[in-house]
Amino acid sequence: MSARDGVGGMGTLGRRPRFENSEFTVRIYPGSLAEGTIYCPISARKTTTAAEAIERVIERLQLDRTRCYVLAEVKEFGGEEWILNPSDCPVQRMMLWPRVALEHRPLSGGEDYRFLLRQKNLDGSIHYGGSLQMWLQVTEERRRMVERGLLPQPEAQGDHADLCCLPELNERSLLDNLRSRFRQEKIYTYVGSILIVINPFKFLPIYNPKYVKMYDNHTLGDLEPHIYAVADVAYHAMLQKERNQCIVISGESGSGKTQSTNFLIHHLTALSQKGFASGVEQIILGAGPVLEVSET
Ligand SMILES: Nc1ncnc2c1ncn2[C@@H]1O[C@H](COP(=O)(O)OP(=O)(O)OP(=O)(O)O)[C@@H](O)[C@H]1O
Repeated sequence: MSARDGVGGMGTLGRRPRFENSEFTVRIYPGSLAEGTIYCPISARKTTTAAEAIERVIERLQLDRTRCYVLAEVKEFGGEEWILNPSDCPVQRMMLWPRVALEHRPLSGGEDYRFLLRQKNLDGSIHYGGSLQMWLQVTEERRRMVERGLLPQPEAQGDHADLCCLPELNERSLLDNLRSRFRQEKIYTYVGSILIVINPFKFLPIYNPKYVKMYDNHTLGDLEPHIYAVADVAYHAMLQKERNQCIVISGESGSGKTQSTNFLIHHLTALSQKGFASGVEQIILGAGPVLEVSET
């Protein structure tokens, strides 16, 4: 983003009242919606809405007007995408970004602040473009080939996604299996329908919308163990049986219970809203600290 009315560089962004009438350049990345275009710069004011910004991108890139588009904000590479409401103002979101991001300088630790243009499907879900569709297809195809014996079982790599499948069950084989998986950044392992999580204490790019979609409506154990799979099973069991479901999270202090709860809630709200942005997730997460205080 850059101010274009001579107000100054990024260093003056803190003085907000002066920017009421300023024009900013917002970069919007269309991805596969406009092959060959890395980003589309558009002019916007503090009060320009996402709907108006999208309209300008459609105009500039001559996109198909019969489709419905949304803006998504990302803050880290491969991370979660926050869908903006049509009335949200992208410039106001950008004012919360760190200065280096506004100056388009490289960020550290996987951070990557930008706006993506996404297509919304008729059912309200977000269309993630050909690459994801293809990736899901390949994953599904590989699973079928493994089932038919045309490809080796993943266990051939030396670890078991479910400890119940260990050929020899003792403390050593169990810990070796968990260690071997953890070294491959596979922090989740099943024991039947129980999920073991080993806290990685670092960001892993396995909680983005691609994963939400991948684990949607799958039987537990079909795919690589994941907290989203547990949330998904509970969600669909609730719909089918029309009964409350309960997920018990236990572990010692600092093991990642709060973080896991956040991932569960994220997946559940994503499933129930199918890509619609809403404050429900934030409201539920906001209740967490209050509940924790009343527990202690
Ligand atoms: N899945 C994860 N991926 C990355 N980091 C994680 C994950 N789970 C936990 N962490 C890291 O571990 C830290 C501690 O996790 P968390 O606060 O969830 O633990 P807790 O079990 O709720 O602790 P307490 O019982 O003391 O409240 C987090 O701040 C985060 O940095």
